[in-house]
Amino acid sequence: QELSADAITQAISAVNTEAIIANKEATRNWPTHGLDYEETRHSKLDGINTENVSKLALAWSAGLDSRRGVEATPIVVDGVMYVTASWSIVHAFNAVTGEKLWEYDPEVPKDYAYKGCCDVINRGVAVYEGKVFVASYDGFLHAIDAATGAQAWKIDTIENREMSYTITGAPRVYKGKVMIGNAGAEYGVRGYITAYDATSGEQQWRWYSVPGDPSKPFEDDSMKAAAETWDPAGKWWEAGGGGTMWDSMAFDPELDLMYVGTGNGSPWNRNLRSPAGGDNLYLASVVALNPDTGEYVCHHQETPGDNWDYTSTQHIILADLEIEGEARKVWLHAPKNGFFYVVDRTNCDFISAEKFVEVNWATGYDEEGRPIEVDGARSRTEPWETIPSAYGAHNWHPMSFNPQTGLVYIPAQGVPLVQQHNPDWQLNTHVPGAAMSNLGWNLGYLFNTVAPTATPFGHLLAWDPVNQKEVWRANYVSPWNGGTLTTAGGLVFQGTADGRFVAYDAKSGEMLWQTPVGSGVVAAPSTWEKDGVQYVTVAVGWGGVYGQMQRATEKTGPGRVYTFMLDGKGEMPEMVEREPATLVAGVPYNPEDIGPGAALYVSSCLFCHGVPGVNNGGNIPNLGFSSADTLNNAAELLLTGAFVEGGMPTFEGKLTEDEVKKIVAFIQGTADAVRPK
Ligand SMILES: O=C(O)c1cc(C(=O)O)c2c(n1)C(=O)C(=O)c1cc(C(=O)O)[nH]c1-2
Ligand SMILES: [Ca+2]
Repeated sequence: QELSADAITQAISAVNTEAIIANKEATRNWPTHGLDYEETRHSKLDGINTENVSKLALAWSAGLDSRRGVEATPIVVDGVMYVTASWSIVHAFNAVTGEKLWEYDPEVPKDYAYKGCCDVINRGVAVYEGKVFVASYDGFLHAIDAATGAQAWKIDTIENREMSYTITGAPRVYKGKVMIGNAGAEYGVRGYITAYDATSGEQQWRWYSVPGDPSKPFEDDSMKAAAETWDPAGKWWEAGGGGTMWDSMAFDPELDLMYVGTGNGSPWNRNLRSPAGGDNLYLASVVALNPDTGEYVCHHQETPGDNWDYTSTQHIILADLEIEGEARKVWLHAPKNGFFYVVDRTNCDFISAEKFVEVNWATGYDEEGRPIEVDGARSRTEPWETIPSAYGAHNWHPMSFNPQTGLVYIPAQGVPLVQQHNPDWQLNTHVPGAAMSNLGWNLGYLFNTVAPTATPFGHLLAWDPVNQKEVWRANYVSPWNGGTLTTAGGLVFQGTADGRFVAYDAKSGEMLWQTPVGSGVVAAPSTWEKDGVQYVTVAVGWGGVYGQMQRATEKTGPGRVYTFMLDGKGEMPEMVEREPATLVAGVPYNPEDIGPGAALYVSSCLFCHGVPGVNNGGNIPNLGFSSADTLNNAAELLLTGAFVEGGMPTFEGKLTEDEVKKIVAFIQGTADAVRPK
């Protein structure tokens, strides 16, 4: 089934995505990140269903030329698929045959990896009236001709390039405007979201989520109100404040409101950021904005005075539910902090919140919607294991809501982590642009001073939002499983950290079908129809903040997109096993260097490479399994940028040869310590 180039051009150019999204019943496409404005990820298609899903088989698969995390939801419009991989590269395919149509490389400088916390990932594109929009890791918004892959325009969204801003999220188009936020709250930035005209690229509005320097005029009343909730003694504006809106949005055309989730504080530690306390608005909140003007309308803050990287950027779903006999327009939210929220989206009034995993920072929420914090949950000078940890009880991996079962399908998890107040933190140690080497300082916490005691877990959680309770779960071998999709065929689809793509009965949780896909999956699948045939597509490629240092399977394929159909005749690619790794041995070092080397390692290496010989290495190598040659030549390799093309920054001017020697001592010393005797 060939698509002529002319047909593609015509089809894509004619598409008014807004009309498709508004007319949901007729949607045979997957036109926007969350499928619809409400971001339900519930498809009305039922050609593939509980009765026949066992016959699901590969239609085609294609490589994405990516060795880092793939987090994109594939967008499909009229038989053309747009999917992004690492380094924000866009791939367009004939969705039925898998034929590659074009590729668009925004040419992100490889040393940009240095400015981001969580892998060089991208969550996908937006499409609108013949254009494809991608926001690149280096902070540009690109408009691409959907038919040819040629650049239409490119705009710099970053107002201060001295700071470590990046973009990982998928843009959304509401009312002819492209909406995009940014990332960087681990490094000291001030979060904002901007709207651009989808045709011209002209900036329409910008809304900041946290106040700036109080000696300057406030941008709007919401910033004035927010400033009252921060202690000026913390000089938060010099550390950025945070609140980055790096992932979720949703839109209600009837109420004419858009919703955006905000991130954590910068630094994490409120004691340092705002010593007198305060809620620090609008951190860790869901905020309703006017989509035409960007004006603040209302908000609900889930973690007042965030202290733990409890971002509320997680996927927002809009739903109409009957609660205590009353029809309510709500948003549903399962942020990092472990509570599931139901909030009235007409006015941001709190309805309910219940823990969906074990939680030790709060016991619940009062009627006003404020958490009842556990005494001593913040500002501890001794190490404390916060549950959930900064990895979140649920991270960016999208959830889905099926109105037929009334259930939300959440990729729930636990990744234990111990944190401790950093008494040496100083604001002025922040060197703009020199992000990674200051990370330990900027967070205001110390890590891994003692080992956590909780056990990591991951499961697919089917949650009843009306009664706020678990209905079923499917357990996995590891945290960090893929986003979910649910369908009118009574199914839930999810990829797993251990390299499978699985279909469940949405009602009962019974596993009905699965296939290996050769790599851990973090992204969410999409489903679509062409010429009366339903397809399911998932992009695989292990990565993200957990996947860059840990893995759950030895199967290690590069990024790949798989499309399945009933009785598909595609040939599954070969599943490649990872080479067994051995702990590095025999590199000479001075044992006295291990202590100082550990501190240097934590601030410069830990976030990507994990603990040497302990984390098993995800898509970024664990240095405890380096070759002795690499460690012996570490100074030369690190200080000359030998690995820059792979995304490893040069540490020239950031570390001295002597400091590298100390880091090597820590790596070899740790490898020796963990080697089985
Ligand atoms: O504060 C931020 O600006 C920010 C940005 C991002 C990002 O853009 O990916 C992540 C986080 N925080 C974060 O806390 C986090 O756990 C996380 C996981 C991932 C990922 O893609 O796997 N990104 C991010
Ligand atoms: Ca964060």
